[in-house]
Amino acid sequence: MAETSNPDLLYTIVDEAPELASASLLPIIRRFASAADINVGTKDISLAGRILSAFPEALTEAQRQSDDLAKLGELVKTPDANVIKLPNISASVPQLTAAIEELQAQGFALPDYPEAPVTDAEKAARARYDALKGSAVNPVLREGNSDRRAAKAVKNYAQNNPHSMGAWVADSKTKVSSMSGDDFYANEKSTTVTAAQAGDAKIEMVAADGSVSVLKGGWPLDAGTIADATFMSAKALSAFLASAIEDTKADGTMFSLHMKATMMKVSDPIIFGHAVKAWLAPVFDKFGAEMAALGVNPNSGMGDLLDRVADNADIMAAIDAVTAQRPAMYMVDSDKGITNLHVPSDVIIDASMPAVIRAGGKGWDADGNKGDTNCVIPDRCYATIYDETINFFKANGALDVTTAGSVANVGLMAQKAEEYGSHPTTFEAATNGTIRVVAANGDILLSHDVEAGDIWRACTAKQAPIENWIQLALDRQRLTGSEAIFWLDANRAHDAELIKYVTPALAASGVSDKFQIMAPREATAQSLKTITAGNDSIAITGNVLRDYLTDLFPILELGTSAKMLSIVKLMKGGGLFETGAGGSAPKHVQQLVEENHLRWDSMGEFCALGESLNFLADTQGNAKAGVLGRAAEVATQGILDNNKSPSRKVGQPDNRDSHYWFARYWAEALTAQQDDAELAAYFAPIATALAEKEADIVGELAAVQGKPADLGGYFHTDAAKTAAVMRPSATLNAIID
Ligand SMILES: NC(=O)C1=CN([C@@H]2O[C@H](COP(=O)(O)OP(=O)(O)OC[C@H]3O[C@@H](n4cnc5c(N)ncnc54)[C@H](OP(=O)(O)O)[C@@H]3O)[C@@H](O)[C@H]2O)C=CC1
Ligand SMILES: O=C(O)CCC(=O)C(=O)O
Ligand SMILES: [Mg+2]
Repeated sequence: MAETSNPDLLYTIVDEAPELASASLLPIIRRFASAADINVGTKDISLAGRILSAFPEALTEAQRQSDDLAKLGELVKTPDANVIKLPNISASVPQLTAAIEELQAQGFALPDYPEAPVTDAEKAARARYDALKGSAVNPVLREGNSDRRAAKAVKNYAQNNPHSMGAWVADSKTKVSSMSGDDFYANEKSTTVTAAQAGDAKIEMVAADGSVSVLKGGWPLDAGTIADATFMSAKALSAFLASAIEDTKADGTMFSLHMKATMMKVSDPIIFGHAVKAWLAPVFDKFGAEMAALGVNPNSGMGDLLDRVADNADIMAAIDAVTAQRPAMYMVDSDKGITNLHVPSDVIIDASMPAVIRAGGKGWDADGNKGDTNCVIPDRCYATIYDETINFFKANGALDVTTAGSVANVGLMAQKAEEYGSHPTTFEAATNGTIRVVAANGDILLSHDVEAGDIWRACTAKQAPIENWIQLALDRQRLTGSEAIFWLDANRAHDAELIKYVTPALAASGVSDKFQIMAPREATAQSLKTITAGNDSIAITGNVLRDYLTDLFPILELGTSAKMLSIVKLMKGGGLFETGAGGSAPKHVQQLVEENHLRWDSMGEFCALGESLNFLADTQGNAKAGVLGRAAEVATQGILDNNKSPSRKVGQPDNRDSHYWFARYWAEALTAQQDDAELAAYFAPIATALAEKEADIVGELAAVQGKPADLGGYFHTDAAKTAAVMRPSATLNAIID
C-alpha cells in the first residue's frame, strides 16, 4: 500500500484475519476519506514487518523496511496522533520462528532464530528477535488509559439477536484450580516511591554466598510511582500442577491450562513449560538429558517437543505410555491433534476462559467430545473472577442475553502499567538468594528470598497515569450514571497502594458515594447481579483485568469482543482507536485459505473509524471529517439493523460482503445528510452505482467462495494475491477505484 504524505490518520498494517479484512476495507476508507481531503496513511506493525525492520543489514536495499512501530511509538506521545489500531500477533517462539522461516523462504536472508546463542553474532540476533516476541506492540502504543464498552446500537442488536449460549447446570464439574500459596498473589509487596527515593533504581540478586549481581540497573522510578515485586515458587508451582493433573483425573474432567504467554512473555511461558514438564513428568525424569540434547524447550510447548523427539522411538513410546495414564486433555483442535499444551499462544486466557464459560463450561477432548473441564490458572491474583463467574452461572444458569445489562471497562493501562509492563524486570532465579529492589538513594524498596527457578517480577504504575485513570472513571460515571466499581483488593499489596490514590481523589471530587471499591471476586458477583437485573456497571480496573474483562463480558453479552468500542485517550491529547477487544483470529485465515470464506467481523473497525473521523473533526477543525464520521456511524447502524455482518459458514455472505454494505450505507448516509452539500453531491452517484449494481457485486463476491484461496504467504502475504482474493468483485472495484 502506498504511503501518503502527511497523513491525517494512520491505519495499521497487521497480521492474519484483520489484515486480510483491511485489503478489502482500506481502499473503501481511502476513497471516501479523500472526498474530505483526509489522507489515510499506513504503518506496518505486523510481525513480518517488524522482523524485516530489525535486520536491515541482512536485506537488500529494496527489501528493507522502516521501523514503523518506533515511529508510531513517538507519534502517540504527541497531540497529533490519530491512529486506528487493529489487532496484531503477539508472537510466541513457535510463531516467531515460523514467520522467520517463511520470510527466509521468500528470499529474505534473515538469520535463523538462535535457540542456544553462543557467538556474539548469535547473541545479537537473539536479542533483536527477542525484542519482537510477545506483546511488543500494544504496550508501546498505549500511551493512554483504556475506555472499552459496547456502543448502544451494538448492545441493542445483541439483545434483539441473541447469540447461542451453552446451558449451565448446577452439577457441572467445570471449575477453576489455583495454587493455595507461594504464588504471585501471596508474595506480593508494594510501595509508593518517595521523592527521596526517586531516580534510577536497580534490581540485585544477592546469592547465598553473599555475592551480589545486578539483574537490572537504571530502572527509573519517579516519585509517586507504585512499585511492586513478587515471585512464584517453582517448587510450589510444580507440586500444584502435579496435583491438578491427578485431581482432574479423579474428577473425570479435562485438563486445561489458561495463561497469557503473549502479554506476560517472560513469566507465563515459564509457567507453561512447568505444565508441559508436569504432564510428561516420567518422560522428563527418564529422558531429560536426551531431550535437552535434541533441543527440547518445554516452554515452547508440546508441539515443538513432539517434532524434536519424533525420531526417537523410546521417547515416543514413553510419551504414549504417560498419555494413556493422564486425564483427558482439553483440545484446541481435536481434528488436527492440537492440544492445550501444544503452543503457548494457542490458549490465551482472556479469550479462552470466556469461550469455555459461554459454552456452559464445556471444552472438547481428543475425540471431539464435549465435556467439563478443570481450568488451571495457577496464580490467584485474577483467577478468582473466573471462579466466581462459574459459580454464579452454576447457581443461576447462563446469562439471558436478551435482557442482560452491560459491563463497560475503564482500565489503567498507560505507560506499561502494572504486570503488563513487567517483561524487562522478570527473572527466573538462577540460584537461591535474595532478589531486591534498591532505590537511587540506597533504600531497599522491596526484597524477597527466592530459590533457584522461582519466577520473580517487578512492575510499576506511574502517578500521572493513575490520576488520569481515576479522572476517566469519574467522567464515564458522570456521563452514564451507571454503577461504578473499582476492582481493587484491599488485601493485596499493590491494590492497597492504589486505593491510597483512589479514595482521596473520589472525596476531593465529592463523588465517594457514586463509587464502590471491591475485591475482584466480590466485584464479579456484584457486576453479574447487576447485569442480570438488566442494569449497567462500569468496571474500573488495573491493566490485567482490563484485558480479561473486556473479553469476558462482551463474549457473554455480545457473543464476541470484536464489536467493542475500544478507545485509548492518549495522555498527550492524541487518539488511539483500537478495533474491538480481541485478537487476530488465526482460525479465520485457515478457513479462508481452505474455502475462501472470511468470517472476520469488521464491526470493530467500523466503530473505530467513526470515532477516529469524529476525533479528526474536533482536533483539526475539519467539518467534512465530522460529516464522514457521523455517516460512518449511520452505516454501522445499517449493518446491524439489516443483519449484514459476516456469517460463519462458507457459501453465505462474508467479511467482503459486509464491506460492500458498509460502503453502500456510508455513501447513502453521505448523500442524505444536509450538513455538506458538496459531499452529498460527490457521494450521490457512488450511492446510486452501489445500489444499482447490488446483484452483480453480491454475485461476484459469492462466486469465489468454496475453493481454496492463495495468499502467497501467511505472515508475509503477497499484496497482489491478497488483493485479488479480498477484492474479487470487478464491479465493486470499478466503483471504489
Ligand atoms: N489487540 C491485540 O493486538 C490483540 C492481539 N492478540 C493476538 O491475536 C492472536 C490470536 O489470539 P486469540 O487469543 O486466539 O484471540 P482471538 O480474539 O484472535 O480469537 C478468539 C476467537 O474470537 C473470535 N473473534 C475474534 N475477533 C473476531 C472478529 N473480529 N470477528 C469474528 N470473530 C472474532 C473468533 O472466534 P471464532 O473462531 O469462533 O469465529 C476467534 O477464533 C494472538 O497472536 C494474540 O497474541 C490477542 C488479543 C488482542
Ligand atoms: O497485546 C497483547 O498481546 C494482547 C492485548 C489484549 O489481549 C488486549 O488488549 O485485550
Ligand atoms: Mg485481550
